[in-house]
Amino acid sequence: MASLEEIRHRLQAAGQAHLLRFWAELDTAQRASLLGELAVLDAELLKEHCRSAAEAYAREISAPQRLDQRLQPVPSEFLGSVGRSDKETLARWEEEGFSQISQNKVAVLLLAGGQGTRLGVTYPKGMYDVGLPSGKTLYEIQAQRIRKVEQLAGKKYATKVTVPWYIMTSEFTLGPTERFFIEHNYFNLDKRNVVMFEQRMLPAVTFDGKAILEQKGKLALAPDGNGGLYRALAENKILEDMERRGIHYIHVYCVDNILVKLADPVFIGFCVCKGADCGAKVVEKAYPEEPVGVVCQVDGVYQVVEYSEISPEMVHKRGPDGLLTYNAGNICNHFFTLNFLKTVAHTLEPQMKQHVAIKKVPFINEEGNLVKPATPNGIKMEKFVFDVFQFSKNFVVFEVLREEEFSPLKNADTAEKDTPTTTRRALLSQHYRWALRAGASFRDAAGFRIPDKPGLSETEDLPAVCEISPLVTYFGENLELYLKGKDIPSTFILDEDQVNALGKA
Ligand SMILES: CC(=O)N[C@H]1[C@@H](OP(=O)(O)OP(=O)(O)OC[C@H]2O[C@@H](n3ccc(=O)[nH]c3=O)[C@H](O)[C@@H]2O)O[C@H](CO)[C@@H](O)[C@@H]1O
Repeated sequence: MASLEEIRHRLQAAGQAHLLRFWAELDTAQRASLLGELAVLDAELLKEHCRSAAEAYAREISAPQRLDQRLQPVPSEFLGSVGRSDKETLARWEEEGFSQISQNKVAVLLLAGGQGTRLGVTYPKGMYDVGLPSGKTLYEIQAQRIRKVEQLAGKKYATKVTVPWYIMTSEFTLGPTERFFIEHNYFNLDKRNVVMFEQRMLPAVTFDGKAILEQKGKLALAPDGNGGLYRALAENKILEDMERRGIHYIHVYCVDNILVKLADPVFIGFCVCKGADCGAKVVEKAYPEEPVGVVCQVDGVYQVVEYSEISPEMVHKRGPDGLLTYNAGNICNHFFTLNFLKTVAHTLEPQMKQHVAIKKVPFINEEGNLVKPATPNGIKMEKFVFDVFQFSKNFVVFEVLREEEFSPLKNADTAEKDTPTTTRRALLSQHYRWALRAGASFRDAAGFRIPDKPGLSETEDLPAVCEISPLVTYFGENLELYLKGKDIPSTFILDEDQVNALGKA
């Protein structure tokens, strides 16, 4: 590791000498830890990072960008849709997806480096239990969906199937995520097929371009955004690991959507059939102002545009069919070929846009006291995972049904939307619909039949509580085998044990 003198010299050259201001007060362990943090920061890059953060901030406050004149919606020939496709087409895409999965060519990649600040927990979001009857966490649900899709593909093609699970973590989430997986025996997945790696951390910077100390011997660091993925894939040799396993297609997704279909055969099949190198799953926006990014074209190039970047007129604009013109809500579910990821990670990544987040960053002041600022004082720079759409040679968009595939956990229960309550309800109402469709009927505690309500509105109470394990069904298939003509109590958990019991009844 570089010596103190070398590092002091480098920091001076980068205009960041203040980072060693409290050196004399640090004990041996604190000194070693600070030197460790500073040693991995290249001085030139640090200088450049601080300069561009300050510049980007100045641009942001002087002229917020409006993209109105440069926007175009996704052309219909590049837009596939579950809702608007016939059964045969959907079956063909699904078959293609299963075929690729059965050849062990498909991997899933979870973005799990975020801090879950809005949810207000100190541990990784994937460890959250939204209060399902089974008590399953998001990680457990995801692991079981992987096992199920492997089983389904394996059964169809009479072969042994592996869908490797790559998990991108950050300094905040790696340790607890690893421990959680070990404690839960990797949810019965083969641990050799669960590959965790870490994204980089970047210093938070003041408005005049100085890296911030959050303790006398510690920089304020934050993960470099979910677009840090591409750098992390190269730095951690993940692309080589994929290559070695014969992976061709990667389904990348974010941690908090309780309805996520891992390695979704329909989505994979659609993208493969279209010859896409890059694809995005979207849902119709629920209402014009919904705070989701929208997939569209800017100056002819695909990108996700945030709600704040377009005017209210554009947000509300509708086509002749009455639908919102900019309607393709990004749900952070992406398809990439391995070749595309290689090109991005090895060549194009430096061209990705840097986004500026202006935050309240606790800091150590001149006198050495910790200050928790009441107003924003710092800049965090992030890259976004979708900012690679511009590099795609054949980009496609796939629209799915929100009630079946998208219910994210973003906020604590004090908020109205995207909370533990709304995600739990979304999953349980899906399972209730599946159970009715399979021919089950529900009884209350006194044994009375509960009337069926197949078309529930978002606010109505669920008539019955039914949770179905992903190990029993991936997306509602084959449930007639266990539920047709059955009277089941509310609350009911259909898991593998229950399936055996019903089978024997
Ligand atoms: C940049 C991005 O993708 N934005 C999308 C994200 O917004 P949103 O603002 O919800 O994005 P989050 O900050 O929650 O991050 C999404 C995912 O990226 C992970 N993460 C985040 C930061 C980081 O440094 N490392 C990391 O791995 C998180 O753990 C999470 O799994 O999901 C919404 C739908 O739910 C979409 O409408 C947004 O367009």
